[in-house]
Amino acid sequence: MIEKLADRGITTSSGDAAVLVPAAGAGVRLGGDVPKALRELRGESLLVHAVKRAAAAASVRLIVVAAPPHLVSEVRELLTGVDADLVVVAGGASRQDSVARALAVVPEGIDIVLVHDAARALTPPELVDAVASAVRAGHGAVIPVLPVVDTIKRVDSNGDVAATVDRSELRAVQTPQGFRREVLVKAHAEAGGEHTDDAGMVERLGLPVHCVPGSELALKITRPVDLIIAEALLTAEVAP
Ligand SMILES: Nc1ccn([C@@H]2O[C@H](COP(=O)(O)OP(=O)(O)OP(=O)(O)O)[C@@H](O)[C@H]2O)c(=O)n1
Ligand SMILES: C[C@](O)(CO)[C@H](O)COP(=O)(O)O
Repeated sequence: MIEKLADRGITTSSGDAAVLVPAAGAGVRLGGDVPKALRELRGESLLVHAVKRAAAAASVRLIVVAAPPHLVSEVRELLTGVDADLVVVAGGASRQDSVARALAVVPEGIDIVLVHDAARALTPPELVDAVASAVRAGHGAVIPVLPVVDTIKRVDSNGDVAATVDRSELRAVQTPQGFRREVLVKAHAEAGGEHTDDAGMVERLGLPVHCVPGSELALKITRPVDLIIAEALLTAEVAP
């Protein structure tokens, strides 16, 4: 595990990617006694599941985890067995903050940066590589998306339907989201405001964001039912 990048002089080759893993959230919607990234699925934390799968992607050179600030040492310990170059930093008060803190330690020489929720624990390495490849192919910002399967309505503050939205134009957005490093750095420096994903910050700057097909296995474990679904996917050996 790499503790201090500046002291280590990591060697990189063109096309290598770093994956930033924001994992500092509380997991209020999931509940439980520990932050969500440390909740277990089949005896392993969601964070270890996510990091192992990201590390298995051929394009990944470095993983930076943003941990809950009071648990940085515990998270380092938890990740000791993962075969990857890894850095753990203290996360921030929001996801965006946690990503910014992780981005700040990515060494020069890594031109592609992916941002990937620890909560998307079962994301296949192939999706990580597909996003990195699309960035390598020339897109400044790339997001994996799925079609929306429910009918979507806009509802007003009284609970009344204001409109039915044309879902053919809608997509559910996942992670990893991939960026040319300079695009992500600029977005974090200049977009302002709070955003629920990194691509939103790039959009705010008026820059293009390209979509690639997502994966149902990259579901975000958010509510208790999602943990049950993830367990079932592992049992059925559908997830890697
Ligand atoms: N201050 C924060 C908040 C969120 N995250 C991370 O961002 C990812 C996506 O967030 P989400 O799934 O919404 O997690 P939580 O914020 O923990 O969930 P909740 O809103 O239910 O508390 C998670 O891996 C989470 O750990 C983070 O690194 N730092
Ligand atoms: C980044 C993300 O996973 C893309 O769908 C999502 O926006 C995170 O949202 P949350 O507000 O942290 O749940």
